[in-house]
Amino acid sequence: MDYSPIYALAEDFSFRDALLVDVSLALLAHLILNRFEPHAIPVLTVLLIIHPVIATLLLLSHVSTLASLGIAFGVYHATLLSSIAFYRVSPFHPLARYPGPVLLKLSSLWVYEMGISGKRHLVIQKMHEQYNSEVIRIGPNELSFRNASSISQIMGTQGLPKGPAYDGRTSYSKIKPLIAWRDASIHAQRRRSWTRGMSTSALKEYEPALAERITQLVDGLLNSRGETTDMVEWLRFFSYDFMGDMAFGGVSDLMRNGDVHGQMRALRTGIDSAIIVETFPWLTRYVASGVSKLRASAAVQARKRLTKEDPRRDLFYYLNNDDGADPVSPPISTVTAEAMLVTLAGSDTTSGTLSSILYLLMRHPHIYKRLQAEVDTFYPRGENALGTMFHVEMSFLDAVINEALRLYPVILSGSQRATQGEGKVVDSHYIPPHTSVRSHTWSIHRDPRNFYPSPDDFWPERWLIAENPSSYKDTTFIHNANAFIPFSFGPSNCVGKNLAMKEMKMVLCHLLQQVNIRFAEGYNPDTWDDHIKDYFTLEVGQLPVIVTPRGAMTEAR
Ligand code: HEM
Repeated sequence: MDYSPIYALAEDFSFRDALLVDVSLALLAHLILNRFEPHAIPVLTVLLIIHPVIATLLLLSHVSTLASLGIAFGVYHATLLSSIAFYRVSPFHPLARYPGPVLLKLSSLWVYEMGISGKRHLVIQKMHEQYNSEVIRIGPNELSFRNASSISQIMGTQGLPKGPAYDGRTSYSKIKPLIAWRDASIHAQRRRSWTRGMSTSALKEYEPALAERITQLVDGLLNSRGETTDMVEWLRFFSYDFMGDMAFGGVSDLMRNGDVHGQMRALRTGIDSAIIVETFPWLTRYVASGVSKLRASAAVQARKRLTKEDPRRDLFYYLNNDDGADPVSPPISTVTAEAMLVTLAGSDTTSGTLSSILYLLMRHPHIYKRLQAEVDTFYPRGENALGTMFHVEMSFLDAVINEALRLYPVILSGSQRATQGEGKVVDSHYIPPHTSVRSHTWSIHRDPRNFYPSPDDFWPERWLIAENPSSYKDTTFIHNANAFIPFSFGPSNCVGKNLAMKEMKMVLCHLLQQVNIRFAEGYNPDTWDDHIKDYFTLEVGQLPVIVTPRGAMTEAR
């Protein structure tokens, strides 16, 4: 190839001029990246490769080809990175007024490092305390709020749409499940069929399948014959099996067969990759996310269900508009997109919470005994504890579940929201355009300004006192119901809340009526918190237990 025209042009540029062009192009690239956040590969190719190639050509007449390449690319990318870094920590950045660690302001790599440790919830809580600030900067472009009053302003009807993390969760696909719709009006429209599928009458129809699975769970636990067994695994298998029954009329039997088809492994991979997807959502445009395998297998199950001749009234009956409530039925692709959401949102959340509840009960034997006594009052031995009619009267059961959800909320660091083209003021704090924000659930739930005394302790009694505050004489009592958001808040809150509560109550009543559970020998309950991880959803460790039939051995300790 004849390079002479290029050499001729390059000769007009001194070495210094060529470097100036290189630096200017890098600064221009920063401006473009900052203003438009482009993700298209051709644009990124121009900004990251073509620009320094231009500078390389201008340097060719001064140094060798290799040296030109090295100098041009080195100077270009060093300038670009320094410019980005300087801007992010400088007083010119729109989030400059908010305190936070320099490394988190500098780069998402440190945000990722904080997330992958699994301890993001604790780090953010500590940072709020350290900076003594209601609002802190937890990323180059993200804020965390710890005041309860932020909740409705950020997540309520007049709040903000979902943040960019939700795009990553579906790899920017145009066909999304309910949770991933960032557009509030599409989300509201899509939520209608979910709401029908979670109505009181629909839940009543799911009860027989639920009762069958709970019986299978308890029988399976009893079959362990006093040997150590992992309660977390049992509960994961149970909730996964039941979600399949409830949503698509039965697809798995993990409790009987174990994870032979690898569904649970795929689910865990999906959950473990949540942090990378959340921190670098744009990456999922180019690389398959950890949930893609799970998504594909859920879609296959969903499609099978949709072709059934005479399906029973499961959740898909409503999502597919088989009830004819909407004038137009959604395309099959839209319905199958919900399949993975059911699996992710419905199974691990419930099993994680049930695991926390059982851990806390075993840790606090007097509370365990009190709950078992309540169960015995409403469902004495010989009565069917899978009936739901007494749930409304079981105030201690409610208190135990709420208290566990307060201490171990499944979305520990809160759901991400984001401003778009316009900023927003939340409690006199200005959030600039294109900024992600969270109300930090973990900090809010454990804040003594919201729950006092003993905000870090398992004290179900507080929920009963809250109903009748004059019964508490000891010290100051604070119970801020608005600060309790285990099912999130506003138009995107958990649509499955009533199902989850029913499921957990049925499990606990049947389990506590039928069996005694204690920590297995050698298990150190102090390690429970060490294994809690914030991988967007709550990840718990193992819970080795001994299960014995009630009456056969000692009562719950
Ligand atoms: C203890 C159990 C559960 C807890 C603590 C829980 C909590 C939550 C939370 C905090 C959110 C908001 C997530 C976000 O904004 O990113 C959510 C959303 C959701 N949950 Fe649950 N959940 C539970 C069980 C269930 C169950 C059993 C289902 C049934 C399938 C379900 C279905 C959903 C769906 C579909 C959404 C998305 C709602 C929307 O975007 O409008 N959840 N859940």
